[in-house]
Amino acid sequence: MARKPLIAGNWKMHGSRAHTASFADAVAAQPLPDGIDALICPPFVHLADLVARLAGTGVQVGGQNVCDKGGPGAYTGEVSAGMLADCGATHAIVGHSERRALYGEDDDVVSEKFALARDAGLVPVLCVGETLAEREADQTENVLRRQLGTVLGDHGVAAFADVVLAYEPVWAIGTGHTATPAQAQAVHAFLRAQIAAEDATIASALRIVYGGSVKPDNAADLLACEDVDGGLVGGASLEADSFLALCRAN
Ligand SMILES: O=C[C@H](O)COP(=O)(O)O
Repeated sequence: MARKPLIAGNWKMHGSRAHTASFADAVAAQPLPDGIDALICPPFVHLADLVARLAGTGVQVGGQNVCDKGGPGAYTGEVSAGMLADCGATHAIVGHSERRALYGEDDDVVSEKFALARDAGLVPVLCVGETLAEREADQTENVLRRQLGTVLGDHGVAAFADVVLAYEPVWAIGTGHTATPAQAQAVHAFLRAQIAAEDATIASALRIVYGGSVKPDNAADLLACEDVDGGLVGGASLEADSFLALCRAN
C-alpha cells in the first residue's frame, strides 16, 4: 500500500529563540512539496513558539520525549504528554536511543511513554535500534524483537494503527556512518513482518522511518526502499534549507 512519507526533524538539545524564528520564517517562505508529511521536534522550551510560527505551513510539531507519569503531579522537571498536546504538539518521540542510553529508559518505561502519548492524542514516534556491538554479535533482530515486542505485548497490535516506528541503528546516529539502503530495507522489512504477524492491514499502513546520519545527499536512496517511509533526522534538520531539501528528496 502507498504510505505517505514523513520527514521528522529532531533538534535534540540544539536551538534558541532566534534559531526557531529564522527556521520558521524560512520554512514559511517555501511551500512544502506535495505528498510528504513534515514534523519538527524542538526542545520543549521552543515548542509552543514553533507551533505558532509554523501555523499554516503544514509542518507539524512534536515533543522529543514525554514523562512516564500521566500527571499532573509532583514530578519536578518533567513534561507530560497532555501538556505537549495542549501546546499544539501532534507527535512525541519515545524510546530514542539517547534516552535509553543516557537516561536509563528501559523497554518498560518506553512502553509506558508510548501509551501515555497515545492517551493524550499524540502520535508516538517509537524508536528502536541496535548498537554496533549488538549488530556485530548478530543480535540485531533479537534486540529489535525485544524492543518492539515489549510495546506490542503491552498494548496490542491495534495500538499501532496510528503510530510511526523509527529504526535508528545507534551506530549510525550522529556518526556520518549511514546504514546502506540494503541494510535499512532489511531491518524495516523485518520490523514490518513483526507487526504483520499480528495484523497484516496495520502492518501495511504503518510508517517505518529511518534515522541515523540522514542527509540531503543520501536521503533519496534510502527513501527509495520499499519499506522506508521517511526519515527521523537529527543534525540535518537544524537548518531550514537542509530540512526542506530532505522533504524534496522523496
Ligand atoms: O533522532 C534523530 C537521530 O538520532 C539521528 O540523528 P542524526 O541525523 O544527527 O544522525
